[in-house]
Amino acid sequence: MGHSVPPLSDKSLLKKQCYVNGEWISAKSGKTFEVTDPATGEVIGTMPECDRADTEAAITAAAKALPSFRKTTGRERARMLRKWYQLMIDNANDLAKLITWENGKPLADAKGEVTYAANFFEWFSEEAPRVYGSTIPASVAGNRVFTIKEPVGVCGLITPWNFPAAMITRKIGPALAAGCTVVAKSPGETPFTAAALAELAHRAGIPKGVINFVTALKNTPEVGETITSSKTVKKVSFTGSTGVGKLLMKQSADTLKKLSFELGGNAPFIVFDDADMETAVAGAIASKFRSSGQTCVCANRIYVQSGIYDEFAKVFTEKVKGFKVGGGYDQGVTHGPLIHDRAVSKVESHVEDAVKKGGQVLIGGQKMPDLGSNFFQPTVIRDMTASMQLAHEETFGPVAGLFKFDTEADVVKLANQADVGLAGYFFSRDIQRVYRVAEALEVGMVGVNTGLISDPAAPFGGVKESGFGREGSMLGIEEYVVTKMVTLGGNGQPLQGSS
Ligand SMILES: NC(=O)c1ccc[n+]([C@@H]2O[C@H](COP(=O)([O-])OP(=O)(O)OC[C@H]3O[C@@H](n4cnc5c(N)ncnc54)[C@H](O)[C@@H]3O)[C@@H](O)[C@H]2O)c1
Ligand SMILES: O=CCCC(=O)O
Repeated sequence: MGHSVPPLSDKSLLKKQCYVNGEWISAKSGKTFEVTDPATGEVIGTMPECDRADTEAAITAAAKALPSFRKTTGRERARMLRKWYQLMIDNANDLAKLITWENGKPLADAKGEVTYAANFFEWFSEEAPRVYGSTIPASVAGNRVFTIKEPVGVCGLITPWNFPAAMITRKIGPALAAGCTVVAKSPGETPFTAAALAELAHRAGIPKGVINFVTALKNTPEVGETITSSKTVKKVSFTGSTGVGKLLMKQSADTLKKLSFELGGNAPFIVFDDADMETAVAGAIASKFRSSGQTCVCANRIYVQSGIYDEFAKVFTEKVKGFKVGGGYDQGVTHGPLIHDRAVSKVESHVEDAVKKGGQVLIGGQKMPDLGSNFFQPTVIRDMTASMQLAHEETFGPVAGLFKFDTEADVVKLANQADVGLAGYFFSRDIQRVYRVAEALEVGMVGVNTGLISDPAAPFGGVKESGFGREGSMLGIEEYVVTKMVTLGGNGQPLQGSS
């Protein structure tokens, strides 16, 4: 197989415990779970299987740290985040090795993720000193009204495995910038990257109790329930599937928490006859096959207008032929394994269903047992129809389904038929169509003539059952503050001494 794991330059970044109240600890029960390399199936190591008691201890630590941390100035918090950012950049190679090890993505992609992730700390270090309130002209004579923005309090953060670093920094960055303290539940599949981030936070001098990481695999629902039902936790931010998002929202209802949910997508990717073919194919490759199709903003339904459908299918398939699938550390590998066997089964079932209903496989379509049990060939299927599973469900894998359409009105209707609305993409050189279609798509983010839209400066989030709240950008910090209004009465008296 030729897959060997390069050693870390700084071995102390591989932590196998939770980080709570500034200390590395095991679960009180002593239980652990195994984390495996998705490329080889080999065990990387174990992590504590935290339960309710461990999670409550982390919440208590965050609550204890809150009163002094919220009093720090924005400028002080900016310096902490900046230091953490710099430590991520300084240790980027080791962080990337950890990401590849537990997530499987090729090392070059993992390095890209580290930069992307660190940039959220840089961005929010710049936002921290700029959390402005406002002064408001009162309706009542003699009153003066102003607002201040205060940290919401202890935050519970739950993130997925597909971006083991970036999904965490995108939440912790604004939380700390706002003056909140956090309990983060790192993904069971990829806890080591999170632990390395905690180690770097420690080195950056983030005060004890401000960030706390708990880990769990089997106990994940128990940890989630403890966070969502806690009266101490005032905010939950979750990135993951729509199903789990709905559950967490129900669990949070009794304590009426502030919530942000970045949930599943089913992105339409539309190529109009007037698109530049090369740009559209490059955009589709980038959007569909990023992280082997395992991102929430990956193109899921590729709609191509009838006049260029055959040509697009041909050029797109040629590009896919150039991919090299393999272990993430291996030279020249462009695409790694899927995260686990459940992901492979879902991909397989989408392909089988499409073929059964008349889809024609142009390339791929099979598992790759010679490489390992989690590998699946990058796949292109043409003649897709609305009755197929892939049309309704996010594949979250390397399968590109090509649908043919005739008119702009038809394709917008098809695109909007999904219950979810995270990202949508289209390619066109007609400026009026650009405005028309961008406005008509029921999604939170639109890529026009590009397949890559992720940027710490741009608001990330969805509509419909893709959730609510925005991450990154000038909006990200709003999710972690509450506005307090102050009315000061008895003003408007004449100056003392005036007659
Ligand atoms: N919108 C976004 O920004 C975004 C980003 C990444 C992934 N996703 C979505 O996530 C899905 C893929 O990831 P997944 O299969 O790991 O999702 P998932 O919802 O199963 O898991 C996501 C995270 O939630 C945790 N989790 C699972 N059940 C839980 C529970 N009962 N209580 C508390 N935590 C729980 C998991 O451990 C993991 O850390 C896709 O639908 C994808 O679109 C969305
Ligand atoms: O998978 C979800 C997040 C992807 C991104 O931030 O680009």
